Parts: sequence; C-alpha cells; structure tokens
Amino acid sequence: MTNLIEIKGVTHAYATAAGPLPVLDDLNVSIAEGTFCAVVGPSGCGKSTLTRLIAGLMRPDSGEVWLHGELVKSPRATVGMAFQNPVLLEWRTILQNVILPLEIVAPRMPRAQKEARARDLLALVGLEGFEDKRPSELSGGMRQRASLCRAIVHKPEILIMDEPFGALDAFTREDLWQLMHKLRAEEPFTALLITHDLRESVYLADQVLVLSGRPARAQYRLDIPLPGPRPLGMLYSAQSVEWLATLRDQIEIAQGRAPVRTAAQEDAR
Ligand SMILES: Nc1ncnc2c1ncn2[C@@H]1O[C@H](COP(=O)(O)OP(=O)(O)OP(=O)(O)O)[C@@H](O)[C@H]1O
Repeated sequence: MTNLIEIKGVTHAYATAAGPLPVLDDLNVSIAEGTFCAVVGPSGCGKSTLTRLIAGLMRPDSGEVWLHGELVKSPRATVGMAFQNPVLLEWRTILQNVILPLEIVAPRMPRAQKEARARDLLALVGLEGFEDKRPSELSGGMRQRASLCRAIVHKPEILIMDEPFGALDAFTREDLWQLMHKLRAEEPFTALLITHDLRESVYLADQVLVLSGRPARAQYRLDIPLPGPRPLGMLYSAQSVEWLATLRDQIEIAQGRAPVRTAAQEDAR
C-alpha cells in the first residue's frame, strides 16, 4: 500500500504575545491509502494544528507534509473536512449545501449530475426527503450527517474530521459511528479523525496515533486489525477493553503521569 500522507519532521510554533508557543516537535507520521487513522492526545497538544497543516491551511516552520506524493504548499480543494460544528449555510437548502464542494472542484459538472450525486449520498445517510430543508430545520445529528455528505461529495483524497461527533448525545454519536462504517464500505476513503473519545477511536480506526503533550510528537501507535463494518458490541470484547486501557495509559503518559493501571495497582496495595 502506498502512503497517502507523509508528515516528515514537522515542527511548528505559534507566535503569541508571550513569545513563541511550540506546538509540534519533529512530528513524523505516515498514513497508508485507505486507512482510517484516529489521532488522540491531551487537550491542547496540537491535534487541530496537525489537520490545518495537512489541509494546507498553514505551512509548518520546518519539515514537510506530503499528500499523494505532492508537497503541500497551499490549501487543497481535494481534502474533505468535517468539524464539531457542521457549519452548514442557512441560506442554502441541505441539497445545495452538500453540492457546494462540487461547485468549487468540478464547476463544469452538469447541475443534474451534481444533484444526483448529492441525493445519492443523502439517501445513504438516511436524509432522503430532507433535501429541500434548511439546516435549522434539522436535528444536530441530521446536520452532522449532511455535513459528512458535503465532506465526501467530491470524493476527496482524504477526509479530515476534527471531533465531528463531540457535540452529539451518546446514542446519536453511536449511530453516526455506525454510519461512518457504512459510508466507508460504500465510498472507500482515507480518513484522519481527531477525537477525545477513545471508544470512538477503537470502534472506527484501523490505527490510533497517540500524540504526546505539547509540543506534540508521535508517542504511540495502536493498530486495530479488524476488517470492515464493526458491530457496536465489539467495544465490549476483552480485546477492545485491553486496547482502551492501553490508550488510556498512553494519554496519562502523555501528560507526564503514571499509567492508570499502574496507579490502580498501587492504590490496591
Ligand atoms: N492561531 C493560534 N495562535 C496562537 N496559539 C494558537 C493558535 N491556534 C492554536 N493555538 C494554541 O496552540 C495549542 C495547540 O492548539 P490545537 O488547537 O492544535 O490543539 P488541540 O490538541 O486540537 O486542542 P484540543 O484538544 O483542546 O481541541 C493550544 O495551546 C492553542 O491555544
């Protein structure tokens, strides 16, 4: 498998009134084409900064980001993005919102073809019949479904999601997790998911990257070698519990603390 994303020695600091704030430190990450990679780490360690660098919205102070063998130097229209806040445009219908990336990436595509593609995706995520509604007429979960359609309508080379399910209630979130597997089965894509939810990372990802505390480095990588759509019940298997404990320990280590299991053993003594 070829590597779709290559992050090579990326170091970045923000200029702040108090001086430079180092955020990423010699970060090296490779993500193979077709992989669903989840990125977890302590709050404020630089996860969103990483997404901005991959999308070409920022250039790193040093190091390089490569996408499909091309050095990323400017914003790339071929990246699909979804955020915690779906940011749908209220003056457009749901269908018009989903079509938006096609208007930018494929302006010559006939209107009917754009609409057919958007309608197919909306049907796939259970939003058939809502094409002509305005965003404010939909629930938060429905808006996020529409936002995911918009993020993949132009078949992006990578789908970047920054805590897309963070604002949803637990059950809606689990529905959308299952939807992600369905979308992936129908429309294979490479994905980078930023999340604070370790269960979400284990349920969705093929590999989970743990970033260290700021300035972030790649601290740990967990591979989850399970094929295809996964039943929600997999989260209760002994293997998943072990994966979750491993990730939780890594988050503690990233914050300079003892792994939770070590701390629990000490408490029991
Ligand atoms: N434009 C900016 N200018 C200055 N500092 C910034 C800027 N953007 C982010 N930061 C700071 O850089 C650090 C990393 O921010 P970033 O949003 O990448 O972290 P994160 O891991 O995504 O955070 P969280 O987990 O809380 O969402 C934070 O301390 C943040 O305050």
